[in-house]
Amino acid sequence: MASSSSTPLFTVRWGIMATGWIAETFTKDLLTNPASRGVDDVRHELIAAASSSSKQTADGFLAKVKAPSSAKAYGSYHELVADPDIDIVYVATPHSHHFQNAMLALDAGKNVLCEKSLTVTAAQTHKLVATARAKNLFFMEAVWTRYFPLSIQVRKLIQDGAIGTVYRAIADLSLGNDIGDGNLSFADSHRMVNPDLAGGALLDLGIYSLTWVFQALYHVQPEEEKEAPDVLAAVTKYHTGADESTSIILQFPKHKTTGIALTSLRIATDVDGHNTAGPAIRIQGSAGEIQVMGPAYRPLQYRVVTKSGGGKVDVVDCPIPRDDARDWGHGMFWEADEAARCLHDGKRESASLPWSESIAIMEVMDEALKQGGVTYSDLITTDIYDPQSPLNTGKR
Ligand SMILES: NC(=O)C1=CN([C@@H]2O[C@H](COP(=O)(O)OP(=O)(O)OC[C@H]3O[C@@H](n4cnc5c(N)ncnc54)[C@H](OP(=O)(O)O)[C@@H]3O)[C@@H](O)[C@H]2O)C=CC1
Ligand SMILES: O=C1OC[C@@H](O)[C@H](O)[C@H]1O
Repeated sequence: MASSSSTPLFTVRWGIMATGWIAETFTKDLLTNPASRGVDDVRHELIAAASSSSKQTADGFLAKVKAPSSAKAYGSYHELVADPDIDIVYVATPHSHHFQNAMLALDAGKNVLCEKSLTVTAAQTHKLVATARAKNLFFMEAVWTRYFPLSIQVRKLIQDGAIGTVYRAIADLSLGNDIGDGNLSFADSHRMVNPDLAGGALLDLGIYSLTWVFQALYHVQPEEEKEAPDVLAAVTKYHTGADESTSIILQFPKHKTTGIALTSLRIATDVDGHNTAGPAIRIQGSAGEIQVMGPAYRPLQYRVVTKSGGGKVDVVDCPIPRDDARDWGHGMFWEADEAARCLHDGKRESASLPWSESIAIMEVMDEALKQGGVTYSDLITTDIYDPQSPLNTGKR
């Protein structure tokens, strides 16, 4: 990690693993000026990007994100993790690949920021956490919403008792991809519904609903009072075998609290795209309610309604800052800033999403998928690391 007297900001040097949609979105955020979001303690440097298919693909990616000319293109993930100039690797492959790819990076001594869902199984998450711990490396799940100022404000309101004792949280992230003939709009090979890529509503979208339930009912508890919930799931499978809709009731018995996490690829949370149906998230307490307007992955507004408010609703807008010079700003830079601060402070995990919480959430998803009879192949569910796995070499 570079920090010098001529460069007052702490600089983190990134390697990007994969060249798809989210790799592009994240990298563009990484390249924005931190000052455009009021950040003056950390900055990010793009060292390299790697494609599992070819160096040319990585070259094309660097051109698309308008990377500095110093950025290197690699035609394999192995080359990326071997680059001594890289401090941290951002894993942006499909869910199926996360375990092997993150292990590849950790094994090479790299810190890791890994896209959601962190893994396909909870056992894989346990293994990654144990590896990061043993190797004294930073490791964080890239559920970007966690690191939004909006989420931090909502967690603080709950902890400060703004809505009294919280008893219930209801969260929905559903996309209406029904095309009317029984099918969804995704090709069966698409990562959203393809079991070979660990597709399905829960791992892709339900993770956000669970994130909100956990932020409201679990994260805010004192460490010694955190408890794993009981889980009851209703799962509807798509013809590919992946789940198209999953609804989960979570009960935290000690606290007498209930979470409801909903997700679907068939029907939408927001039917007309204008939040007409109301908030995507409702956090209900003895003295009021916090309502977060969707989409649950990129919320821009929350409302606080209190019993004592006499009908007054506090509406708080939290727009995503843009870097005008690059004409960009999506909101993924906040998770990158969090990773950078953790590295600066020598922390191995983020307090916004500790390892134990990623594990607790993966255990809920494991259980829900088990109850729904959703299964994935051995190749993508094994928790045995194989550097030569096709998931690492790209030899499909
Ligand atoms: N935080 C967020 O808002 C979002 C997060 N995501 C998460 O990001 C991850 C990637 O999603 P997304 O970018 O939409 O996916 P894409 O399909 O657009 O990209 C995935 C990339 O992974 C690499 N890859 C390696 N092996 C395979 C394979 N067998 N099949 C397909 N791709 C492969 C490819 O890059 P190459 O071959 O060049 O290495 C590909 O471009 C997922 O975990 C998803 O949940 C996705 C969207 C939004
Ligand atoms: O993480 C995500 O958020 C946005 C969705 O459109 C996408 O499918 C998902 O992967």
